[in-house]
Amino acid sequence: MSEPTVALALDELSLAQGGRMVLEGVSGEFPVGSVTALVGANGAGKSTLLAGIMGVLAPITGTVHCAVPKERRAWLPQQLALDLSFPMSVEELVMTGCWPSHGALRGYSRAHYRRGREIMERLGISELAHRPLGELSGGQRQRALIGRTLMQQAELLVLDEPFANVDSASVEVLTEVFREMAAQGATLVVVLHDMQQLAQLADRVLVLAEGRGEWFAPEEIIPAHDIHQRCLQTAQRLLSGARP
Ligand SMILES: Nc1ncnc2c1ncn2[C@@H]1O[C@H](COP(=O)(O)OP(=O)(O)OP(=O)(O)O)[C@@H](O)[C@H]1O
Repeated sequence: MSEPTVALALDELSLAQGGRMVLEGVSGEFPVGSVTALVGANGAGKSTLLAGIMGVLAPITGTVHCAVPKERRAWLPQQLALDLSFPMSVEELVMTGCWPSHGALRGYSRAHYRRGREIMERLGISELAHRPLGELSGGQRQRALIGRTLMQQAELLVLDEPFANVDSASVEVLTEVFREMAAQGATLVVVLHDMQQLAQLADRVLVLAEGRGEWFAPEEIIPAHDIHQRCLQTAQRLLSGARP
């Protein structure tokens, strides 16, 4: 049997929150190995769509079809939604990435630990291996959380504002790691607000506005010249519902 070329497909998906429709009739395909930026104003429904994609919010109408097995799907919510005060070290967190496929109660093998060390090395957090999560900066915490998804060998990675409260060095490392993951066949859906980060990371853009979803190529919303000013203007126009 041939490998699927589409990791995720939405067909006329409608989602509600608290009894109110948030998104109506959103459709589109997310090819294997693609990075989709999810863009929209506050309250446009980005987190709602991610919850729908991950199956924790049931559709009102329409369908979500995901070709990636459950144990290879990872969802990184907004940092604010995470309680990282429990006593766990960076290494312990990274190693929990084994749980979905290996089980939480079985011990880790030497090969698991070796992989965990390689991942921490790649993310530049080896020195922090034994540091409790509660003592990390925003960028360090985000690197550790991404380490967990690498350990999991995630094939679908859904990220809600992964660069919020993250220092520029961490943004650079994480952008490279995300691109590497995509090159190796992972499919990423990333909520982004910064157009420069979008330009560096995304292959395609799904804009949510007025409850609808519309697809764009990054170059449609990121003109090559005068990037900061033009991006902002174009994004604002898109979000107000007008085509470029
Ligand atoms: N648990 C909930 N109960 C009721 N309404 C909710 C709930 N969660 C979200 N909403 C509402 O659904 C709408 C979409 O919210 P959502 O969090 O998906 O937006 P967003 O685009 O992710 O926003 P932001 O950029 O601020 O994170 C908003 O009007 C929000 O108030």
